[in-house]
Amino acid sequence: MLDFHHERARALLANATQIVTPTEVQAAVTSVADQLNARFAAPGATEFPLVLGVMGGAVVFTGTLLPQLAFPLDFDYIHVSRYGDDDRGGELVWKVIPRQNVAGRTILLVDDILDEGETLAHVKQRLLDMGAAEVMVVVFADKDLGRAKPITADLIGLSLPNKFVVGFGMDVYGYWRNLPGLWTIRPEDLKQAAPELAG
Ligand SMILES: O=P(O)(O)OC[C@H]1O[C@H](OP(=O)(O)OP(=O)(O)O)[C@H](O)[C@@H]1O
Ligand code: HPA
Repeated sequence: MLDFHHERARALLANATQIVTPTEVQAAVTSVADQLNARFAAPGATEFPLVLGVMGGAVVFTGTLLPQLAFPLDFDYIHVSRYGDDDRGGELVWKVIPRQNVAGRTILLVDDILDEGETLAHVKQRLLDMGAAEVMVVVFADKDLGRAKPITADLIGLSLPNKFVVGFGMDVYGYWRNLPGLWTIRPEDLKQAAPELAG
């Protein structure tokens, strides 16, 4: 079974194309950090935001971003999944719900990718319903779908084409979150061969 996963992961990557280099990834994270520091680390700034990582995809972005933030902050995480081990979004499943510590706080909601926007729209609304004072949506990547989404990110590291992407926290069937750059998976290698991702 483990041999199967090893071989499948390698085969997916063998056919993949790198679209963003590790250097470009790091530059995008630094640009997000700079913009956050411009507000929260400005002279006289007194806010104490709660950084909330959306696990699991946000793990790499959050871990890279945090040491570049130059202001006092709190950190916590939530865990929600809409894709599971699939390449298409489905029903949103909560695995770890927000704690009551979100009430009254300025929240930096950090995720790897805003794709159709369903996940972050739902999470942001839940946080506001729980009494969050402000929810700032911070994503490493925003996928250009060419159509309106239910939410817009406040800060974006990179814009991506409408293709299935892996790396820097993003997975295909659970594989390759660990890649330091971003790669697109060939549409014909996706389980549900998706014509709209083929362009
Ligand atoms: O904008 P959307 O179309 O809703 O998709 C974006 C979400 O999809 C991914 O999570 P996924 O459900 O794959 O779980 P994961 O974080 O464990 O990878 C990603 O981390 C975002 O949270
Ligand atoms: O393109 C993607 N890749 C990996 N995970 C994702 N979750 C939403 N979109 C994507």
